[in-house]
Amino acid sequence: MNNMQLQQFANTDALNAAFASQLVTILEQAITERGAAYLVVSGGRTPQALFAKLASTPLAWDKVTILLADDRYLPPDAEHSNERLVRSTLMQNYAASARFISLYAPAADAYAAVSEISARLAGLPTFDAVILGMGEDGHTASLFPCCAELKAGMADDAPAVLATSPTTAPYQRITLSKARLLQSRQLFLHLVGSSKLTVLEQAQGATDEFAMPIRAFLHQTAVPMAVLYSPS
Ligand SMILES: O=C1O[C@H](COP(=O)(O)O)[C@@H](O)[C@H](O)[C@H]1O
Repeated sequence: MNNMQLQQFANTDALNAAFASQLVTILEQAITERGAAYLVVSGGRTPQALFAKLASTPLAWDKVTILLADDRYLPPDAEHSNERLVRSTLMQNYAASARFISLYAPAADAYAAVSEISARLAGLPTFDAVILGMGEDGHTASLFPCCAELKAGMADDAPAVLATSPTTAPYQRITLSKARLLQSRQLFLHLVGSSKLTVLEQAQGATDEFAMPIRAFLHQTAVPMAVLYSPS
């Protein structure tokens, strides 16, 4: 048994409208109840149109803190930086006043940057919403099946932040651990494309979370999880 709910949409316009509405409801409720809201987003191609939709939505964005579930260890102006994507698509228009916590710090490599980045996240409360993506190998955030750091990143007592080096994807990564991502009130998994639905079905059909790290989120029961999917 898990508490995963699948929401299917005809296309990304319908998905993004519904998704933005659900997120805004959660963020408004957090601001009303606690005076601030904490939103964790993922990078990659999938969320780009959602980010534009959110940016055009009125909200007390100055009370919202945004951070990434993971990033490539690249300067924030690099083409493949998730931070660059978030700053140029999500933190625009109404959302320009949101606070952003970067997962980048200049250092010799991602491993050497972890302590400075961890300090930025220390003391953050439970996240109000975490939006995960999923790769076709079942990775989520930068918890890749292939990376040597996977066991550490999936441990219940893992630190909030760690560096990983996937062998099947470019760049060293900075990622939140499974344990820190699960410290949230609501999880979302954002999937576009029929191949991602096939991967979701594979993930649901077995339990080895080291083979497909997304399983750790799909099969847990502590945090409600909504999967929002559209074929294109
Ligand atoms: O490497 C990554 O990939 C996943 C999925 O990306 P997409 O382009 O297929 O949407 C993403 O969730 C993660 O943040 C990113 O670092």
